Amino acid sequence: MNAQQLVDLISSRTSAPLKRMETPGPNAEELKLIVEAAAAAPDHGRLHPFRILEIPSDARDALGELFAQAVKERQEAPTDEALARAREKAQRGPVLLVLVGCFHGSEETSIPKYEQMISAGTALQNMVLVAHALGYASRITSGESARAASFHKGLGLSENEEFLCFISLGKIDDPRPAKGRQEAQELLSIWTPD
Ligand SMILES: Cc1cc2nc3c(=O)[nH]c(=O)nc-3n(C[C@H](O)[C@H](O)[C@H](O)COP(=O)(O)O)c2cc1C
Repeated sequence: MNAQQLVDLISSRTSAPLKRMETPGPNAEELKLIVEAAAAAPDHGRLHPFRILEIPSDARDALGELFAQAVKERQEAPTDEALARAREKAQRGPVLLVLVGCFHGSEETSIPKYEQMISAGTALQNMVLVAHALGYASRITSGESARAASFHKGLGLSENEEFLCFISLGKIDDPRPAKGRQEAQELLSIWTPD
């Protein structure tokens, strides 16, 4: 693959609407490749500032309860429809991953948290790109519920860990072209010292 082909592959990745995402998701071997790509993310100080959790199909209902619980904590009397919509979020995507930030504080390292977050972000991009190269669509999601303390606890995250996002992976029939991206010529400017 030459550089132009790589850029074409990167540029052709778009996020898939979850409702149109179908089975199958990546198999175990493909998932291993995707995770291998995450491990290749730039990591200042080798702090390993992220990890990946897979939510298997038999744990989706339990995840749905975490979503419902988070809604109950935010709303005084949520409707049955609202709770059903919350639970449904756990079912999206044949393969569902959680990117977890494992951040080291200033008492442990001089490397700031924002660098560790960037590292996790690059791992995320590596993962969705490899999924795309394998022919899978992806969607990255987060949401208010996933930031709830009960969600954090339910996922079994420790004190220094943070939920960063879900990554849903599956197949999609006709991926839509990307919209609203910046033009390369607008991104790059030349610094001129005073
Ligand atoms: C960490 C993170 C969390 C996101 N959470 C959501 C979300 O909860 N809902 C949503 O619609 N898009 C979310 N997005 C944005 C989409 O996944 C997607 O990247 C965006 O719509 C741009 O589309 P594109 O990837 O096709 O360029 C999130 C993106 C990132 C990086």
